[in-house]
Amino acid sequence: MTTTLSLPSPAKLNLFLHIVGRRPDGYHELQTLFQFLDYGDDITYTTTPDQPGIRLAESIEGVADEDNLIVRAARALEARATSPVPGVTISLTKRLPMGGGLGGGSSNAATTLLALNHLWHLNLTIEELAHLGLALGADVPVFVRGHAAFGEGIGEQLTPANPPEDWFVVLKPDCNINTGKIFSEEGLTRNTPRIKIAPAFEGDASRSRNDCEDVVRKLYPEVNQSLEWLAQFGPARLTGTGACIFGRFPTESAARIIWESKPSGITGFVAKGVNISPLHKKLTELK
Ligand SMILES: C[C@@](CO)(OP(=O)(O)O)[C@H](O)COP(=O)(O)OP(=O)(O)OC[C@H]1O[C@@H](n2ccc(N)nc2=O)[C@H](O)[C@@H]1O
Ligand SMILES: Nc1ncnc2c1ncn2[C@@H]1O[C@H](COP(=O)(O)OP(=O)(O)O)[C@@H](O)[C@H]1O
Repeated sequence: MTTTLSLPSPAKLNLFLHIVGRRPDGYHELQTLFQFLDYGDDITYTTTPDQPGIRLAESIEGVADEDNLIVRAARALEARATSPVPGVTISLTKRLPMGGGLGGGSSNAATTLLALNHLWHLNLTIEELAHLGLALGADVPVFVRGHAAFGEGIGEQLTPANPPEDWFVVLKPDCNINTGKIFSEEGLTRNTPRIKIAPAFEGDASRSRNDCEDVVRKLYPEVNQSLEWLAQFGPARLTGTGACIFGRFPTESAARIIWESKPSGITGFVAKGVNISPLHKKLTELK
C-alpha cells in the first residue's frame, strides 16, 4: 500500500553568532542562538512498495542527486534499518535560497530523517536521529530536535531557549557566499569572550552580534548595502555566514510596511520567528 506524507522544512535564523575559538581540526567553536521561521520548503514522501530505492521526483539545479542532503539523509537512515525498507519518491518544493545562511539544506535533511523514521517504522529516538544528522551538517541537529536553542561547539550542543517570537523581514542580497571561504578569512573575529546562559535563556540582542558580519560586509558590497538600508528601520543582522540578512519587528504589519518599501530587485520574505519548529507542530498533529 502506498503512503504519502507531506511535511514542512522550515528556515532557521542565527539571532546571534559568536566565534569563541577554534578546535584542533580547524572547525570554529561557536555560541549561537537558533530560532525557526514559519516559512520554508515543503517535502512530500510517497512510498513505492513495488519499486525499491530512494528517488527524487526532481533534481535541484546544480546539486547532483547523490550530494543532495535529502538523499544523503535517506541513505544514512536506510543503513540503520534491520530489514529492507519500501522504496520512496521524494518531491521538494524549494522556497529557501540555497547557501543563504537559512539552513535550507540542513532542514531538508532533518525533515527527511523524521519523515522516513516514521514511514519506515524504524523507531529511532530523536537523540539517535540528531546524532545521524550531525554527520550531514552542523545545523541538522537543531532542526531534528525542533526547539529554538542556544548552540555551542559547532552548533550541536543545544540548550532549549525561548527568544521573543517576533516578525522578521528577511532579505537575500544578490550574491552567493561560501561558508568555508568566510571561516578561512584572516580578518575574521575568532576570540569573542564566551557568554554564560541561564536555563530560560532569551538572548540579549544589545550584547550580541554576528562575528562574520564585518568580513562579509567587506567582501560583499551587496550585503553591506542591504544591511545599511534595513538598519534604518531597526536592528539588522546577518544570519549564519550570509548572504541573507534580517530585521526584527514586533508585529506583522510593521514588518510588511518595511517589506513593501524595499529597493527594487532584492528578493526575500516576511516570516514569524517560532520556538517550536513547524515540522514538529505538524508531526504532533499527525499523532
Ligand atoms: C555557519 C552556520 C551557522 O549556523 O550556518 P550557515 O551559514 O551554513 O547556514 C553553520 O555552523 C555552518 O555549518 P555547516 O553547514 O556544517 O558548515 P559547512 O558548510 O559544512 O562548512 C564549510 C566549511 O566551513 C568551515 N567551518 C564550518 C563550520 C564551523 N563551525 N567552523 C568552520 O571552520 C570548515 O572549513 C568547513 O569545511
Ligand atoms: N536539499 C538541499 N537543499 C539546499 N542545498 C542543498 C541541498 N542538498 C545539498 N545542498 C548543498 O548545500 C549547500 C548549502 O545549502 P543551504 O543549507 O541551503 O545553505 P546554508 O548552509 O548557507 O544555510 C548548497 O549550496 C547546496 O550545494
